[in-house]
Amino acid sequence: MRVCDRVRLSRGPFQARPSGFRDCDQVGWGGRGPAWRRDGQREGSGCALTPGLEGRVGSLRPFGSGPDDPGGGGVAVQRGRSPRQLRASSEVRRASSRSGQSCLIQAPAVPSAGAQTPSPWGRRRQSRLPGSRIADPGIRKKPAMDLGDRASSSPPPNFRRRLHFLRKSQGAALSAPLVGGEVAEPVAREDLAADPPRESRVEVMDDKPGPGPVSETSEFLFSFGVIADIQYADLEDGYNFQGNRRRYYRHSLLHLQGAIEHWNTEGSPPRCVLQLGDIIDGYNAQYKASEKSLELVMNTFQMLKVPVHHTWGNHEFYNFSRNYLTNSKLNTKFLEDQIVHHPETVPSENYYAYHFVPFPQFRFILLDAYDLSVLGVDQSSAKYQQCLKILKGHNPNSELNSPQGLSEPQFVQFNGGFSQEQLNWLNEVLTFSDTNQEKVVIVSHLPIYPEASDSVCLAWNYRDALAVIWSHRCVVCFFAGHTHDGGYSEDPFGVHHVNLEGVIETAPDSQAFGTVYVYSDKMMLKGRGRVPDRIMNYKRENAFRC
Ligand SMILES: Nc1ccn([C@@H]2O[C@H](COP(=O)(O)OP(=O)(O)OC[C@H](O)CO)[C@@H](O)[C@H]2O)c(=O)n1
Repeated sequence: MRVCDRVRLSRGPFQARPSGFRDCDQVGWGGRGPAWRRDGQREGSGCALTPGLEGRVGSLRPFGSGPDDPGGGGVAVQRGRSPRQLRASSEVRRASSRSGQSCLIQAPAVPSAGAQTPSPWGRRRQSRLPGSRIADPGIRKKPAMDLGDRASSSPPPNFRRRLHFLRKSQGAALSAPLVGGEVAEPVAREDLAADPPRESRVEVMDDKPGPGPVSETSEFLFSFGVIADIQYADLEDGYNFQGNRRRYYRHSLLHLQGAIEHWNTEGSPPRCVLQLGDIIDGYNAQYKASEKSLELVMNTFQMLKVPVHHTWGNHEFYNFSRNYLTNSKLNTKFLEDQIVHHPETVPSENYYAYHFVPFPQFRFILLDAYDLSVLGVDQSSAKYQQCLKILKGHNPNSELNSPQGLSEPQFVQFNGGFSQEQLNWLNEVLTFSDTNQEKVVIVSHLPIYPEASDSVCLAWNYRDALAVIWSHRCVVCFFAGHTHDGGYSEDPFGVHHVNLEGVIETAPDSQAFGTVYVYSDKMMLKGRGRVPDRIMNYKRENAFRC
């Protein structure tokens, strides 16, 4: 076997963005997964990807479903792509080598979510805490619902929960340092509400260091709002499962109102707002308040003067079935933009995903991270059985919400994954965007990049989503929620991963939302309250130089 042009980065710490990719037909990565040889065989272990599906990228068997697939993790892409796909995509994906032989390249290893150390998630609270007595300036006072194990007026032990990305000891682990995270330089203060950062101006932020001057060549184009994990419930304050983060169930609606008022009064209104999922808390279901709470939050969103795109998270499925959501106001697929003469870019009805163009040459893609999930699915359905098999294949715990002892801690019941069908569709849309030199923003409830998250709060098959995204040059950033603590990292291909701080765990005297100002050469997230500012430059071209 001859393996040519391999950039092997998977067995050691990440050192630098790879360069010199040449003549290759495959992109894969390390992690614990295998590399592809040119004879189509894998070396290494744990790959979930299947080569050779015509016209498909990143074709995979469901995790652990194949006889030779221990469900370990690493993924490789992508044999058998159509000529059109190959033409339209970046140089790194050219089909044939100069020598006429296909050859292998291995992209930067994906940081693994796996942890060899015990997970703090294993800590269950031992005792039930007393009911809350905290006065909340929320919508109204009402006897609290019984929050059971999670409600408390007593502050929990103040231990840190923030899970850092944990390195694996056996080769998989790479731990790419945070290459991005360009938190802006401190500058003077000024309220941006009246006017976005314009070119050639020293801009100032209202509540934290801002992104600083915008260059002469940087042209402001448009903006959009982002908000995550509102998780409203008409409940007294409580705590998260670990008992270390306070949850402000009622106040979350006031936070939303504040965000909407802000967006409505921006001098240059945002084109749209992206709601990143978990709009109401699962406790609503327990108290049969799901519809009422959703109505209250949706009525609040009615005040917004621009369109809102709703993503679905785990708490949507605690409250509603997928069928209900499809027919609800949380389905904003009617806002999609279709691409004429490109039927391959039309999403299937089997998942909740679509794309739209808020501004010429900028395409936004909303993904369904619970496309593969045991949540919201009829337990008698084949899909439920399939998803349960995947989950149990990676999580032997009797409590499927517990990541205790898992090498892939993201395989918990409150996470989900992307079907191959959805990933194929994503690949088609990104292929179109590459061809048409569009910039792409992707949103999903679940994060997909471990460096920007903790090791648990990731999509089951986050590697597969990354494989597709990394095989295109058009993606600028990926917005997600779910983690509540927030996070950011720029991956080795220059994609900015932003996990937004959750509204639900934001104290009444703070805020948690942001506005992204889009320029000709960058996007600038102006965070409010505990959401940090970020500068996200477009620099993907460099990552694909062959
Ligand atoms: N180890 C765990 C963790 C959670 N659960 C249960 O799973 C459900 C979802 O948990 P919850 O914390 O409410 O989920 P969020 O989406 O709000 O937050 C995600 C991350 O936690 C943020 O850091 C719920 O029923 C929990 O009780 C569990 O059983 N075991």
